[in-house]
Amino acid sequence: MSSLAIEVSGLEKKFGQQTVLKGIDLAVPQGKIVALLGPNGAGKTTLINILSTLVTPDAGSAKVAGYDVVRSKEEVKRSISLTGQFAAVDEALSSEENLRMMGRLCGLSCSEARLRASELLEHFGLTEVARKRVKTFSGGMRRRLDLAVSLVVRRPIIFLDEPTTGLDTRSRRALWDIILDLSASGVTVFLTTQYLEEADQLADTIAVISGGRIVAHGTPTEMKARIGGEVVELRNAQDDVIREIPTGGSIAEVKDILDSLVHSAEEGTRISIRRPSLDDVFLALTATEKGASL
Ligand SMILES: Nc1ncnc2c1ncn2[C@@H]1O[C@H](COP(=O)(O)OP(=O)(O)OP(=O)(O)O)[C@@H](O)[C@H]1O
Repeated sequence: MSSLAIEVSGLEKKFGQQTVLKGIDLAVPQGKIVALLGPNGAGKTTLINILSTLVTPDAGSAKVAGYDVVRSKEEVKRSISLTGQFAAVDEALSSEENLRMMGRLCGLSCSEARLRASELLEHFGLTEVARKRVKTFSGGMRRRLDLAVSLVVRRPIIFLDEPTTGLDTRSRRALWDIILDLSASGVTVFLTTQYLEEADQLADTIAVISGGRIVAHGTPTEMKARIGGEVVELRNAQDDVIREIPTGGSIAEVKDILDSLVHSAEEGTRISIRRPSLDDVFLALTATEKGASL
């Protein structure tokens, strides 16, 4: 494998008259976590589907683990794990049975499959519920199982399509720990998310897709630096944010804003000055897309 786990160049995809991807360029080094952010319908799942060989691109090229996703589908499939938004596990079976079944499907012997299932149940905190039917699981337990099932066979690259959508904060954090562990063990993680905080916490780099193109790619810190300096935040007496004023970050500019607020702000208004957040970056980068929302 080259030092790049994923290499995408000029990738295009149309569905009927709709051009979803208009020339995607992206490079992901081995062992890193990259988060793909974009408004609903921006093409995140389409890109994951192309990289995991489920959808064929119309133009451009993509290599995963050094293999071309069109010409070397089997090699790509053997190099990746994929956990989709709606991963397939059999709800009538227990988590242990699902894991053992997947192990057997992936070519493990009976005893290897049993051993791998018990390792994964332990690692994902599911040992106590190993014999319960999956249909009785909470959303968090179910997501952990989805991820465990996709890791039965160890692969160097894992694609996670919105791995924590709909989970509560505790379950989300538990999954983050697992994803960080995977990365620490050398696995490359390519994930899509609707949660900017998730990208901020997990990702080595963030790529923002908008209008069919990658409009920005960099570390969370670089992304925040792109949109400039501190934001002056105004809160009312109930501590609700009532206004956010972006600044260039210079003392003079912040002073001018504060001076003007001395006269115009309502009684009881409090101010704070904060670094720009990824929300600010995301909104600035995708602002041109009418109707787009996270
Ligand atoms: N198989 C398909 N046939 C026709 N149109 C499709 C197909 N797959 C995706 N699309 C369209 O392509 C666009 C991008 O969809 P995609 O699911 O890749 O976006 P997304 O960024 O993952 O969105 P979300 O955040 O809502 O999951 C959408 O307008 C969708 O309707």
